[in-house]
Amino acid sequence: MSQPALLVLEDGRSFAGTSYGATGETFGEAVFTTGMTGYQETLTDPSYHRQIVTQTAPHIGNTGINDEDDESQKIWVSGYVVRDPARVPSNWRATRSLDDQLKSQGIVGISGIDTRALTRHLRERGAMRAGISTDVLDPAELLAKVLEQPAMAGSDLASEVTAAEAYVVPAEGEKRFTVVALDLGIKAMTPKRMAERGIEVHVLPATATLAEVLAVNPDGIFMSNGPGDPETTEHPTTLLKELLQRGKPYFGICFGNQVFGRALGLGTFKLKYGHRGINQPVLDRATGKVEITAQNHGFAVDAPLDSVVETPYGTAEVSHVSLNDNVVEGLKLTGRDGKLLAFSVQYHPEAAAGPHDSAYLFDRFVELMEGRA
Ligand SMILES: NC(=O)CC[C@H](N)C(=O)O
Repeated sequence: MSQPALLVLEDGRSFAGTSYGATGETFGEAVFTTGMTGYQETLTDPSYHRQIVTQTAPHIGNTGINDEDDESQKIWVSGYVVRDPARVPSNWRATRSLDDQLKSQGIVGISGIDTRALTRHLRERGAMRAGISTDVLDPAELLAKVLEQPAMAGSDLASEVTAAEAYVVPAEGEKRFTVVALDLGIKAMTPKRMAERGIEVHVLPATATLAEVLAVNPDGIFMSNGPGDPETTEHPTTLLKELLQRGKPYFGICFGNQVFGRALGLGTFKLKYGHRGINQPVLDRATGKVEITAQNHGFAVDAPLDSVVETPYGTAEVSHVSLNDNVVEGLKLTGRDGKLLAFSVQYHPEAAAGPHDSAYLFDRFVELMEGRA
Protein backbone atom coordinates (compact mmCIF):
# COMPACT_ATOMS: atom_id res chain seq x y z
CA MET A 1 0.00 0.00 0.00
CA SER A 2 1.38 3.41 -0.94
CA GLN A 3 1.57 5.89 1.88
CA PRO A 4 1.19 9.68 1.62
CA ALA A 5 4.34 11.79 1.90
CA LEU A 6 4.97 15.53 2.11
CA LEU A 7 7.83 17.70 0.80
CA VAL A 8 8.20 21.17 2.31
CA LEU A 9 10.69 23.84 1.22
CA GLU A 10 12.05 26.42 3.62
CA ASP A 11 10.12 29.25 1.92
CA GLY A 12 6.87 27.45 2.73
CA ARG A 13 6.12 25.87 -0.67
CA SER A 14 4.91 22.32 -0.20
CA PHE A 15 4.16 19.31 -2.40
CA ALA A 16 1.97 16.40 -1.35
CA GLY A 17 2.81 13.06 -2.93
CA THR A 18 3.38 9.39 -2.28
CA SER A 19 6.10 7.74 -0.25
CA TYR A 20 8.99 6.35 -2.30
CA GLY A 21 11.82 4.30 -0.81
CA ALA A 22 11.91 4.30 2.98
CA THR A 23 9.26 5.89 5.17
CA GLY A 24 10.14 8.36 7.92
CA GLU A 25 11.54 11.86 7.82
CA THR A 26 14.58 13.50 6.26
CA PHE A 27 16.09 16.92 5.69
CA GLY A 28 18.65 18.47 3.36
CA GLU A 29 19.23 21.09 0.71
CA ALA A 30 16.74 20.70 -2.18
CA VAL A 31 18.56 20.62 -5.54
CA PHE A 32 17.71 19.33 -9.01
CA THR A 33 19.69 17.30 -11.50
CA THR A 34 18.90 17.17 -15.20
CA GLY A 35 20.57 13.83 -16.03
CA MET A 36 18.15 11.57 -17.86
CA THR A 37 20.32 8.55 -17.04
CA GLY A 38 22.83 7.70 -14.34
CA TYR A 39 20.67 7.86 -11.23
CA GLN A 40 22.68 5.09 -9.57
CA GLU A 41 25.90 7.09 -9.92
CA THR A 42 24.11 10.22 -8.69
CA LEU A 43 22.69 8.54 -5.60
CA THR A 44 26.06 7.08 -4.59
CA ASP A 45 28.12 10.24 -5.29
CA PRO A 46 29.31 11.46 -1.83
CA SER A 47 29.08 15.08 -3.07
CA TYR A 48 25.30 14.76 -2.65
CA HIS A 49 25.63 14.19 1.11
CA ARG A 50 22.91 16.20 2.92
CA GLN A 51 21.05 17.08 -0.26
CA ILE A 52 17.52 16.16 -1.28
CA VAL A 53 17.84 15.45 -4.98
CA THR A 54 15.06 15.97 -7.50
CA GLN A 55 15.32 14.29 -10.86
CA THR A 56 13.94 16.48 -13.66
CA ALA A 57 13.60 13.38 -15.87
CA PRO A 58 10.11 12.09 -15.06
CA HIS A 59 10.69 8.33 -15.28
CA ILE A 60 13.30 7.08 -12.84
CA GLY A 61 14.16 3.53 -11.84
CA ASN A 62 13.65 2.01 -15.30
CA THR A 63 17.01 0.23 -15.29
CA GLY A 64 16.91 -0.77 -11.62
CA ILE A 65 20.13 -1.05 -9.62
CA ASN A 66 23.12 -3.12 -10.72
CA ASP A 67 26.27 -4.37 -8.99
CA GLU A 68 28.71 -2.31 -11.10
CA ASP A 69 27.75 1.36 -11.11
CA ASP A 70 27.96 2.43 -7.46
CA GLU A 71 30.38 5.32 -6.98
CA SER A 72 30.87 4.59 -3.27
CA GLN A 73 29.79 2.16 -0.55
CA LYS A 74 26.30 3.59 -0.12
CA ILE A 75 23.65 6.06 -1.16
CA TRP A 76 24.54 9.54 0.09
CA VAL A 77 21.56 11.72 -0.87
CA SER A 78 19.51 12.57 2.19
CA GLY A 79 16.25 12.38 0.26
CA TYR A 80 15.01 11.58 -3.23
CA VAL A 81 12.26 13.15 -5.33
CA VAL A 82 10.90 11.39 -8.39
CA ARG A 83 7.85 12.15 -10.47
CA ASP A 84 6.96 8.73 -11.85
CA PRO A 85 8.97 5.76 -10.56
CA ALA A 86 9.28 2.65 -12.71
CA ARG A 87 7.03 -0.12 -11.48
CA VAL A 88 9.16 -2.87 -12.98
CA PRO A 89 12.90 -2.41 -13.61
CA SER A 90 14.17 -3.79 -16.86
CA ASN A 91 17.85 -4.12 -17.65
CA TRP A 92 20.17 -7.07 -18.15
CA ARG A 93 22.47 -5.84 -15.40
CA ALA A 94 19.76 -5.04 -12.83
CA THR A 95 19.89 -7.12 -9.66
CA ARG A 96 17.13 -5.24 -7.76
CA SER A 97 14.78 -2.29 -8.02
CA LEU A 98 15.63 1.29 -7.12
CA ASP A 99 12.72 1.37 -4.67
CA ASP A 100 14.09 -1.69 -2.83
CA GLN A 101 17.59 -0.18 -2.78
CA LEU A 102 16.30 3.08 -1.28
CA LYS A 103 14.29 1.11 1.30
CA SER A 104 17.18 -1.15 2.27
CA GLN A 105 19.42 1.85 2.85
CA GLY A 106 16.76 3.84 4.71
CA ILE A 107 16.60 6.64 2.12
CA VAL A 108 13.33 8.55 2.42
CA GLY A 109 11.82 9.72 -0.86
CA ILE A 110 8.67 11.11 -2.39
CA SER A 111 7.07 10.42 -5.75
CA GLY A 112 4.07 11.59 -7.72
CA ILE A 113 4.75 15.29 -7.31
CA ASP A 114 5.12 17.87 -10.09
CA THR A 115 8.92 17.88 -10.37
CA ARG A 116 8.74 20.51 -13.13
CA ALA A 117 7.05 22.94 -10.75
CA LEU A 118 9.58 22.10 -8.02
CA THR A 119 12.51 22.62 -10.40
CA ARG A 120 11.16 25.93 -11.68
CA HIS A 121 10.68 27.06 -8.10
CA LEU A 122 14.28 26.17 -7.19
CA ARG A 123 15.54 27.91 -10.35
CA GLU A 124 13.67 31.08 -9.43
CA ARG A 125 14.22 31.11 -5.67
CA GLY A 126 17.47 29.15 -5.40
CA ALA A 127 18.44 25.87 -3.75
CA MET A 128 17.10 25.83 -0.20
CA ARG A 129 16.57 23.67 2.86
CA ALA A 130 13.75 21.15 2.64
CA GLY A 131 12.20 18.18 4.39
CA ILE A 132 10.34 15.05 3.31
CA SER A 133 8.12 13.19 5.75
CA THR A 134 5.65 10.36 5.90
CA ASP A 135 5.08 11.04 9.61
CA VAL A 136 4.28 14.75 9.59
CA LEU A 137 1.77 15.59 6.87
CA ASP A 138 0.95 19.09 8.09
CA PRO A 139 3.03 21.61 6.04
CA ALA A 140 3.37 24.16 8.86
CA GLU A 141 4.57 21.51 11.28
CA LEU A 142 7.16 20.13 8.84
CA LEU A 143 8.25 23.67 7.87
CA ALA A 144 9.07 24.41 11.52
CA LYS A 145 11.42 21.40 11.49
CA VAL A 146 12.98 22.44 8.14
CA LEU A 147 13.80 25.84 9.59
CA GLU A 148 15.77 24.19 12.41
CA GLN A 149 18.17 22.54 9.92
CA PRO A 150 21.65 23.89 9.14
CA ALA A 151 22.13 25.67 5.79
CA MET A 152 24.50 24.27 3.14
CA ALA A 153 26.53 27.51 3.15
CA GLY A 154 29.17 27.15 5.86
CA SER A 155 28.79 23.35 6.15
CA ASP A 156 31.97 21.31 6.54
CA LEU A 157 30.97 17.89 5.21
CA ALA A 158 34.08 16.32 3.68
CA SER A 159 35.05 14.95 7.10
CA GLU A 160 31.71 13.06 7.16
CA VAL A 161 32.28 11.23 3.87
CA THR A 162 36.04 10.69 3.64
CA ALA A 163 37.61 7.23 3.95
CA ALA A 164 38.52 6.26 7.52
CA GLU A 165 41.75 4.59 6.36
CA ALA A 166 44.13 5.12 3.47
CA TYR A 167 43.93 2.57 0.62
CA VAL A 168 45.67 1.92 -2.67
CA VAL A 169 44.11 1.48 -6.11
CA PRO A 170 46.78 -0.39 -8.09
CA ALA A 171 47.83 0.67 -11.58
CA GLU A 172 46.33 -1.41 -14.39
CA GLY A 173 49.19 -2.87 -16.41
CA GLU A 174 52.61 -1.36 -16.01
CA LYS A 175 52.92 1.11 -13.13
CA ARG A 176 54.19 4.46 -14.35
CA PHE A 177 53.36 6.95 -11.61
CA THR A 178 52.33 7.24 -7.97
CA VAL A 179 49.65 9.76 -7.06
CA VAL A 180 48.23 10.80 -3.71
CA ALA A 181 44.48 11.41 -4.01
CA LEU A 182 43.03 13.33 -1.08
CA ASP A 183 39.57 11.90 -0.46
CA LEU A 184 37.13 14.75 0.12
CA GLY A 185 34.27 12.52 -1.10
CA ILE A 186 35.93 10.71 -4.01
CA LYS A 187 33.92 8.77 -6.61
CA ALA A 188 35.16 5.26 -7.43
CA MET A 189 35.56 6.04 -11.13
CA THR A 190 38.21 8.71 -10.49
CA PRO A 191 41.04 6.47 -9.21
CA LYS A 192 39.95 3.94 -11.86
CA ARG A 193 40.51 6.48 -14.66
CA MET A 194 43.98 7.11 -13.25
CA ALA A 195 44.74 3.41 -12.74
CA GLU A 196 43.83 2.79 -16.40
CA ARG A 197 46.69 5.14 -17.29
CA GLY A 198 49.33 3.32 -15.22
CA ILE A 199 48.90 5.41 -12.08
CA GLU A 200 49.03 3.77 -8.65
CA VAL A 201 46.60 5.83 -6.58
CA HIS A 202 47.10 6.22 -2.83
CA VAL A 203 43.77 7.49 -1.55
CA LEU A 204 44.30 9.31 1.75
CA PRO A 205 41.69 10.57 4.24
CA ALA A 206 40.84 14.30 4.08
CA THR A 207 42.79 14.85 7.29
CA ALA A 208 46.10 13.55 5.86
CA THR A 209 49.09 15.66 6.90
CA LEU A 210 51.88 16.97 4.69
CA ALA A 211 54.20 14.36 6.20
CA GLU A 212 51.74 11.56 5.37
CA VAL A 213 51.43 12.78 1.78
CA LEU A 214 55.20 13.11 1.31
CA ALA A 215 55.77 9.67 2.87
CA VAL A 216 54.12 8.19 -0.25
CA ASN A 217 56.69 10.01 -2.39
CA PRO A 218 54.07 10.89 -5.01
CA ASP A 219 54.75 12.05 -8.56
CA GLY A 220 51.53 14.04 -8.46
CA ILE A 221 48.74 15.20 -6.16
CA PHE A 222 45.01 14.90 -6.78
CA MET A 223 42.10 16.36 -4.79
CA SER A 224 38.60 14.98 -5.34
CA ASN A 225 35.03 16.12 -5.49
CA GLY A 226 33.14 16.36 -2.21
CA PRO A 227 30.14 17.80 -0.36
CA GLY A 228 29.82 21.06 1.54
CA ASP A 229 31.03 24.64 1.34
CA PRO A 230 34.55 25.16 -0.06
CA GLU A 231 35.04 27.96 2.47
CA THR A 232 35.41 25.20 5.07
CA THR A 233 38.39 23.57 3.32
CA GLU A 234 41.08 25.17 5.43
CA HIS A 235 43.12 22.00 5.92
CA PRO A 236 43.21 20.81 2.27
CA THR A 237 43.88 24.36 1.10
CA THR A 238 46.89 24.77 3.41
CA LEU A 239 48.12 21.31 2.43
CA LEU A 240 47.84 22.15 -1.26
CA LYS A 241 49.75 25.41 -0.81
CA GLU A 242 52.59 23.47 0.81
CA LEU A 243 52.60 20.93 -2.03
CA LEU A 244 52.51 23.62 -4.74
CA GLN A 245 55.41 25.31 -2.97
CA ARG A 246 57.32 22.05 -3.38
CA GLY A 247 56.48 22.03 -7.10
CA LYS A 248 54.25 18.93 -6.99
CA PRO A 249 52.10 18.51 -10.13
CA TYR A 250 48.43 18.88 -9.22
CA PHE A 251 45.08 17.90 -10.70
CA GLY A 252 41.76 18.68 -9.00
CA ILE A 253 38.15 17.83 -9.77
CA CYS A 254 35.12 19.81 -8.54
CA PHE A 255 35.78 20.39 -4.81
CA GLY A 256 39.44 19.95 -5.83
CA ASN A 257 38.98 22.90 -8.24
CA GLN A 258 37.57 25.04 -5.47
CA VAL A 259 40.39 24.08 -3.10
CA PHE A 260 42.89 24.93 -5.86
CA GLY A 261 41.22 28.32 -6.36
CA ARG A 262 41.42 29.05 -2.65
CA ALA A 263 45.08 27.95 -2.53
CA LEU A 264 45.75 30.45 -5.34
CA GLY A 265 44.14 33.22 -3.29
CA LEU A 266 40.77 33.28 -5.07
CA GLY A 267 37.42 33.21 -3.28
CA THR A 268 34.45 30.88 -3.70
CA PHE A 269 30.74 31.66 -3.57
CA LYS A 270 27.42 29.85 -3.54
CA LEU A 271 25.59 29.63 -6.85
CA LYS A 272 21.85 30.29 -6.85
CA TYR A 273 20.90 26.74 -7.78
CA GLY A 274 24.12 25.17 -9.05
CA HIS A 275 24.91 22.91 -12.00
CA ARG A 276 23.81 19.28 -11.82
CA GLY A 277 23.41 16.97 -14.78
CA ILE A 278 25.30 15.28 -17.57
CA ASN A 279 24.79 17.71 -20.46
CA GLN A 280 26.52 20.89 -19.32
CA PRO A 281 28.46 22.75 -22.05
CA VAL A 282 31.93 24.03 -21.14
CA LEU A 283 34.37 26.05 -23.26
CA ASP A 284 38.10 25.24 -23.17
CA ARG A 285 39.40 28.78 -23.55
CA ALA A 286 42.79 27.70 -24.92
CA THR A 287 41.44 25.66 -27.84
CA GLY A 288 37.94 27.07 -28.32
CA LYS A 289 36.61 23.52 -28.09
CA VAL A 290 33.31 22.82 -26.37
CA GLU A 291 32.95 19.81 -24.07
CA ILE A 292 29.67 18.39 -22.91
CA THR A 293 30.29 17.58 -19.28
CA ALA A 294 28.88 15.94 -16.17
CA GLN A 295 28.50 18.38 -13.30
CA ASN A 296 27.39 18.49 -9.70
CA HIS A 297 28.28 21.67 -7.89
CA GLY A 298 26.52 24.32 -5.86
CA PHE A 299 29.51 26.59 -5.30
CA ALA A 300 32.02 28.11 -7.71
CA VAL A 301 35.37 29.88 -7.84
CA ASP A 302 35.02 33.66 -7.86
CA ALA A 303 37.30 35.10 -10.54
CA PRO A 304 36.87 37.41 -13.54
CA LEU A 305 37.27 35.20 -16.61
CA ASP A 306 40.20 37.21 -17.95
CA SER A 307 42.04 37.37 -14.65
CA VAL A 308 45.75 36.59 -14.65
CA VAL A 309 46.79 36.18 -11.03
CA GLU A 310 50.43 36.14 -9.97
CA THR A 311 50.78 33.73 -7.07
CA PRO A 312 53.81 32.51 -5.10
CA TYR A 313 53.63 29.30 -7.19
CA GLY A 314 53.15 30.66 -10.71
CA THR A 315 50.59 32.46 -12.86
CA ALA A 316 46.96 31.41 -12.42
CA GLU A 317 44.28 31.75 -15.10
CA VAL A 318 40.74 30.61 -15.82
CA SER A 319 41.04 27.74 -18.31
CA HIS A 320 37.41 26.64 -18.73
CA VAL A 321 34.07 28.41 -18.53
CA SER A 322 30.42 27.35 -18.46
CA LEU A 323 28.59 28.28 -21.65
CA ASN A 324 25.29 28.40 -19.77
CA ASP A 325 26.19 31.10 -17.26
CA ASN A 326 29.92 32.01 -17.54
CA VAL A 327 30.81 30.34 -14.23
CA VAL A 328 34.49 29.38 -13.81
CA GLU A 329 34.81 25.70 -14.79
CA GLY A 330 38.58 25.26 -14.69
CA LEU A 331 41.86 26.79 -13.53
CA LYS A 332 45.46 26.43 -14.59
CA LEU A 333 48.79 27.41 -13.11
CA THR A 334 51.81 27.98 -15.33
CA GLY A 335 55.46 28.72 -14.58
CA ARG A 336 57.65 31.53 -15.95
CA ASP A 337 58.47 29.42 -19.01
CA GLY A 338 54.74 29.04 -19.74
CA LYS A 339 54.78 25.36 -18.79
CA LEU A 340 51.78 23.87 -17.01
CA LEU A 341 52.36 23.24 -13.28
CA ALA A 342 48.88 22.40 -11.99
CA PHE A 343 45.26 22.43 -13.18
CA SER A 344 41.73 21.61 -12.14
CA VAL A 345 38.17 21.50 -13.42
CA GLN A 346 34.85 22.15 -11.75
CA TYR A 347 33.17 19.35 -13.70
CA HIS A 348 33.56 15.56 -13.81
CA PRO A 349 35.94 14.13 -16.44
CA GLU A 350 35.64 10.67 -14.81
CA ALA A 351 32.18 10.71 -16.43
CA ALA A 352 30.20 8.48 -14.10
CA ALA A 353 27.62 9.02 -15.34
CA GLY A 354 28.21 11.33 -18.26
CA PRO A 355 29.80 11.91 -21.64
CA HIS A 356 33.50 11.18 -22.11
CA ASP A 357 34.47 14.45 -23.82
CA SER A 358 36.74 15.44 -20.93
CA ALA A 359 38.72 12.20 -20.57
CA TYR A 360 41.74 14.01 -22.08
CA LEU A 361 42.24 15.73 -18.72
CA PHE A 362 43.50 12.47 -17.17
CA ASP A 363 45.97 12.22 -20.07
CA ARG A 364 47.00 15.80 -19.38
CA PHE A 365 47.72 14.85 -15.75
CA VAL A 366 49.99 12.05 -17.02
CA GLU A 367 51.74 14.49 -19.38
CA LEU A 368 52.15 16.93 -16.51
CA MET A 369 53.88 14.28 -14.42
CA GLU A 370 56.03 13.34 -17.42
CA GLY A 371 57.06 16.99 -17.72
CA ARG A 372 55.52 17.21 -21.21
CA ALA A 373 52.42 19.31 -20.53
N1 LIG B 1 30.89 17.63 -6.61
C1 LIG B 1 31.59 18.48 -5.86
O1 LIG B 1 32.77 18.30 -5.62
C2 LIG B 1 30.84 19.65 -5.28
C3 LIG B 1 31.74 20.65 -4.61
C4 LIG B 1 30.98 21.55 -3.66
N2 LIG B 1 30.46 20.79 -2.55
C5 LIG B 1 29.88 22.27 -4.40
O2 LIG B 1 28.73 22.02 -4.15
O3 LIG B 1 30.13 23.10 -5.25
